[in-house]
Amino acid sequence: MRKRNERRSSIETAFEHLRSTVATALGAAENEFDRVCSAYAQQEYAQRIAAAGLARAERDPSIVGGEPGPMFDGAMHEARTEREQIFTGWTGQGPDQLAALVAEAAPGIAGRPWPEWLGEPGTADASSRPPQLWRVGTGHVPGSPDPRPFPVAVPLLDEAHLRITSNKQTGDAREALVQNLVLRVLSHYKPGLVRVHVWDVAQLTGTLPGLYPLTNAGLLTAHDPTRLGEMLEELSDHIRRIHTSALNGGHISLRALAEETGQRDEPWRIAVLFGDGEPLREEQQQQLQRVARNGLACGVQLIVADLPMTVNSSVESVTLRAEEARTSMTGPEAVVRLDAAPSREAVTKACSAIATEFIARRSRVRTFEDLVPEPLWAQRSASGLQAPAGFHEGEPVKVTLGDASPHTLIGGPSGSGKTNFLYAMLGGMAARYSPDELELYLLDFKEGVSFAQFTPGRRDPTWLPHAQLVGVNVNEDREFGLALLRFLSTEMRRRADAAKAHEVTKLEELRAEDPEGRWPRIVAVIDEFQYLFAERDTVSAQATSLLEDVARRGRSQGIHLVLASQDVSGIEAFWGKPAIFEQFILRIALPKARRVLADQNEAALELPRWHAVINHESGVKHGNDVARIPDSTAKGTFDELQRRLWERRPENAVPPRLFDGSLLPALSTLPDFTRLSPEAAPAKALLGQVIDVNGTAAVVRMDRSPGRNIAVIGSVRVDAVSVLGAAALSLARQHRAHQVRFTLLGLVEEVAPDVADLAEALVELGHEVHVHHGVDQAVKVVPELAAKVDDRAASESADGLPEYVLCYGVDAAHSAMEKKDPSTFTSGLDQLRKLLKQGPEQRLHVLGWWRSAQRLKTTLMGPVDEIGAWVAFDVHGQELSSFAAGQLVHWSPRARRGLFFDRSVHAQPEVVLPFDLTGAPAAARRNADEEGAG
Ligand SMILES: Nc1ncnc2c1ncn2[C@@H]1O[C@H](COP(=O)(O)OP(=O)(O)OP(=O)(O)O)[C@@H](O)[C@H]1O
Repeated sequence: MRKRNERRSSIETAFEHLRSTVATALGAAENEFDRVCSAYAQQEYAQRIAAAGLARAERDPSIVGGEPGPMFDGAMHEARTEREQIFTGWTGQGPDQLAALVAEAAPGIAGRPWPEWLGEPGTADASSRPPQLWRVGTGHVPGSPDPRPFPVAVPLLDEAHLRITSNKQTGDAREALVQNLVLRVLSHYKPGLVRVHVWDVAQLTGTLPGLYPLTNAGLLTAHDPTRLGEMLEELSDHIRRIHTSALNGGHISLRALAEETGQRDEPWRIAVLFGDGEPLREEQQQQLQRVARNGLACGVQLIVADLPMTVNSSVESVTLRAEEARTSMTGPEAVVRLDAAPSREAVTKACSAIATEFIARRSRVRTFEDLVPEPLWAQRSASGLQAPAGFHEGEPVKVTLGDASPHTLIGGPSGSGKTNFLYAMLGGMAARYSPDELELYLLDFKEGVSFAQFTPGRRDPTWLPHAQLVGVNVNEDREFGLALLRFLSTEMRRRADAAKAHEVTKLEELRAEDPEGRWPRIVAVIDEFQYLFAERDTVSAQATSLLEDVARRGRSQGIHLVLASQDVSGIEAFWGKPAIFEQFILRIALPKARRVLADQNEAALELPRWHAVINHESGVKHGNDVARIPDSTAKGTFDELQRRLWERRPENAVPPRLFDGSLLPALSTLPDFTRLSPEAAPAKALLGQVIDVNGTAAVVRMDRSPGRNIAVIGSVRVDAVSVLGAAALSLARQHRAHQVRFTLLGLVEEVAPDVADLAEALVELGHEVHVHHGVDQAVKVVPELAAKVDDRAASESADGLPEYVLCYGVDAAHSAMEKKDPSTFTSGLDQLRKLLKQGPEQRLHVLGWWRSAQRLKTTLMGPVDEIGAWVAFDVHGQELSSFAAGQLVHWSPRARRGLFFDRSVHAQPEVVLPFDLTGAPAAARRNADEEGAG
């Protein structure tokens, strides 16, 4: 029994133990279950809080089904902790930082509340960088632990387009937003620098009514709802035009242009499109996308409301909901309260003020002074030249010479203002680019001296530092045009070689690779250039091929042609050679100009006086820019600018060379003459000046070799004595005193004073001079000289001094010299021929004047080799061919111009001007004295 009791007791104990163990386990499970339930409930709350937003849950816990208790509190606590973590960096400083950022990026009118500025027309220039942001309202982040407000702004002008999405309830807010933004921009800039286009699918007028006063001034255009295409076409045209004009120099955008050059005066165009949520037709959609894509670079800003479209350029968006807005700038979390709009009256008043100011600005007469920038010489010409030449509605209209429009053709009848236009254009450029950036070569084929003012004059000693060469009165000297084109062609090659050496192809790249090099752009102006092609002759032919070369290849080497003419229609070189004409992309037509613009473009016919059509698109209609050209030739205009530029000319600047066809070049000041000094071997005779860009002397080297004699052929005394005198004086300068001998034979009476003057000058230079007058003397002297040749040939001991025999009117002695000496059977002419033939090798040279080509032939009687060089004046080309190696010589004589040929250097004869010898003896003496003193 006892045993049984014991067993029972142990079983009961075991059960008890089991029961208690199970109870413990069950209790633990229940606790765990409760814990899991709580965690679950807290998670559930957390999820709902996350979905509804902590701020809302805090405001109204019932939204998330929240009941007071640890689970809800726990979830809220966790959400708050998490929020705090997320907002670290924002809390306490975020709103302030944003406010500071907006204050900086949206300065002044771009960011300040409208009561502070509305009604005051703006003052900012287009060239100043636009504000990066423009304020639209105030934002806050409802869910943040720091819900302080901050300003909200969007980027506009050059930065991004703006897309607005609204619904029926928010239509007014949409207009208010657009109006506020447009007003900010309009009021920031000087009136006129912002143009607004409005298109509303739903209404013709009534949209943005407060802005309507801008319409009369042309600052706002309301487009017909059915004509969106036209508006987009207008904007596209504008973009195209900006590319071919302002951006013609290779800049990618107006902003880049402004940053590099400090210049921007194209107005911005804000196009506002109000849609109704329906997409546009495919064609218009594409048009709009093109404008969106290319507009920002050209100052075209889109504000597109409720038009579904994909935009492939930078765009920000504002979405309007009942009371609030969201923007792409601030993200979906931030709520934006848009700024309130000013009253309709206030807007109307402000817009009237802008319009009035603009009309006043537009109608103010712009003068030459307005073409001149401050500061002067601030622009670089690496990518092109650009300057205003006139004004349209008070705003500058520019001309561009760059890679895209390398050359220009200017046309207009006599008196229409071509010269004035050139002054305006050159003034604008010379004021912007320093002489290291721009060089000018100016040639005027018109009778008159229109470019002479660029060179120092007696009354006005100033000159234009950019001008290298000025040619006036050259209508008779078409070769001067050739010389200029040849110079340009050579320069072009030099530049191309330099570019090649730097492994680049064009000037802009060369300048980048060789920043220390001096590579100015060259503008060559030829006024009345049709003269160059006036005859069907070799000059025209050569001019045509040179022009073709320069026009085609000058583009990339920074060489720009500006050709002006009163009648372009007759110029075969142009019409016969479209390849040349096509290079002249910039066309300037003055009133009534014919054929300068494209055939269908008759804008020039309707032009008022003192206006010009400036067209950078080869003259097609849509490239027309009409400008009024200010008077740029009156006193106090260009001359005043020239004085300012002259005063700041570089130290080493030299005045431009002036070639005046109505004057003869002065030997006394010619660098080739003043540079001559003794002991330069062989001595060189200067006979005249060739027609080239440098004003080089026509030179004959007096070597000790056969044929080194010089003939002057022609009947005119002044020309002959000039050539022989210049030759003698220049040779005299190259020998020390007593180291040369001159024999002067005056065979015709009329030269006696010239011979006497020359003799005196040579004596004063310390040289031995023998003067003989009359035929009788010649008959005696020539055989003596011939004998001297023999002596020198035979004997080493002869003095061997160089000796120049100047014989004036050789042919006058023909008959007297024909007589043969009965003892030797030789005549005076034979002796003369011997002198010519053998003299040069014995340093005896003849410089003779024959009064006709035929008479020279008579003297020589046979081969003409003894005359190695000649200058012919009033002699026709065909008479000269035997002296020019038998080739055809094209030459019609003209007053005071000679034809020069040196068989040792020339392929063809070239035109020379005889020298004016006034002052040359004195100059030679001065130099000799300096030598002596030295
Ligand atoms: N924009 C202007 N404003 C005022 N006067 C002007 C203007 N343009 C030209 N003139 C005046 O008109 C006259 C003729 O002008 P300009 O010499 O420039 O014409 P052009 O076409 O070069 O004529 P031509 O070929 O006969 O020389 C000049 O007296 C000039 O002062």
